Amino acid sequence: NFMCFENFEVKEKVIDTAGLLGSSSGLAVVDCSASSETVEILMQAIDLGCCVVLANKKPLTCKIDDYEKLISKFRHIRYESTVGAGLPVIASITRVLASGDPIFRIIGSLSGTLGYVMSELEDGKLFSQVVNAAKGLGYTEPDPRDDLGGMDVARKALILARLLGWRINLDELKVESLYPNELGPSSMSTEEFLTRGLQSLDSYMADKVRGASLKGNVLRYVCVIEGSRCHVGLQELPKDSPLGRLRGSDNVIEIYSRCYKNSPLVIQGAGAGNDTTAAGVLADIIDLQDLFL
Ligand SMILES: NC(=O)C1=CN([C@@H]2O[C@H](COP(=O)(O)OP(=O)(O)OC[C@H]3O[C@@H](n4cnc5c(N)ncnc54)[C@H](OP(=O)(O)O)[C@@H]3O)[C@@H](O)[C@H]2O)C=CC1
Ligand SMILES: N[C@@H](CC=O)C(=O)O
Repeated sequence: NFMCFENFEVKEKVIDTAGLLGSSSGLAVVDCSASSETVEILMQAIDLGCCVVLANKKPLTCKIDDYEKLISKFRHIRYESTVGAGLPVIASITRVLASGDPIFRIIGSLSGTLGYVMSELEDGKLFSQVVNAAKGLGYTEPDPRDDLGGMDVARKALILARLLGWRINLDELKVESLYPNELGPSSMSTEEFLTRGLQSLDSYMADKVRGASLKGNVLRYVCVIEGSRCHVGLQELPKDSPLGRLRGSDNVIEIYSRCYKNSPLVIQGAGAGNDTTAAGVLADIIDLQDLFL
């Protein structure tokens, strides 16, 4: 992991070590931060022969030209934990594509935080209470507004769309936020948002959940990648649909391709949390060993 990589001396140390050990030992640089500033140092590390493992989504959601540079040595970079934490989402999609089977639709619930929050709201709990609980359980981003604003899901959607070969940028995605601008990072700190800002949304969210429930529906934050559309937002879905049945921090992703046309390939399970995320990172590191046998 990096230790404050904005610091010039630390950057130099990482690059020196990468230069010394990169090509001879297959040194893996692991980025488990939530920073968008690491992309340059990761590209340098790869150029010096290192491998890169990411739990951090942000380097993969930089501008398309930098993204293409970052993944140009695609066998040297692994990022399974960026989507669905330890669930084998990237690996499965990569295998389907490698077999020549074109994927034409992906739909899923890809936020452990929003899945947990929505299912807890159905049980009558307060929005502010369940968002704070999700943070305590290790599901949220360091600033939970990344989750509630839809940007964390949008990043995952972009990572998947780019894996399918789409040359798009984050600002081309349609993203629905669950909080208004007045509660954004330019108006208040994360702490203020958690203690004060969130409470102002309690009754609005309770009404939304109640409105859906009266129609036999539940709310789920959904990601759709299809045709030329890639969008993420809240949807009202039947309680007994695959997405509607999700509980807690579970993610579900349905992948439609020529082989999985009528009955999609479905991946479901815990999609957030320290254990499963760390397991995904570890599996990536171990997987990279094959390059050096
Ligand atoms: N939690 C989860 O379920 C999942 C998380 N991820 C991803 O993993 C990453 C980490 O998430 P998570 O562990 O939950 O978050 P945490 O806040 O627990 O950890 C983030 C870590 O990164 C460090 N960090 C952040 N910015 C910098 C920086 N500029 N320089 C050095 N260190 C920095 C923080 O240090 P400090 O505390 O000192 O600020 C902290 O140790 C995120 O990118 C997240 O999207 C991916 C899948 C699932
Ligand atoms: N904050 C994310 C963590 C995993 O990417 C989530 O809630 O899904």
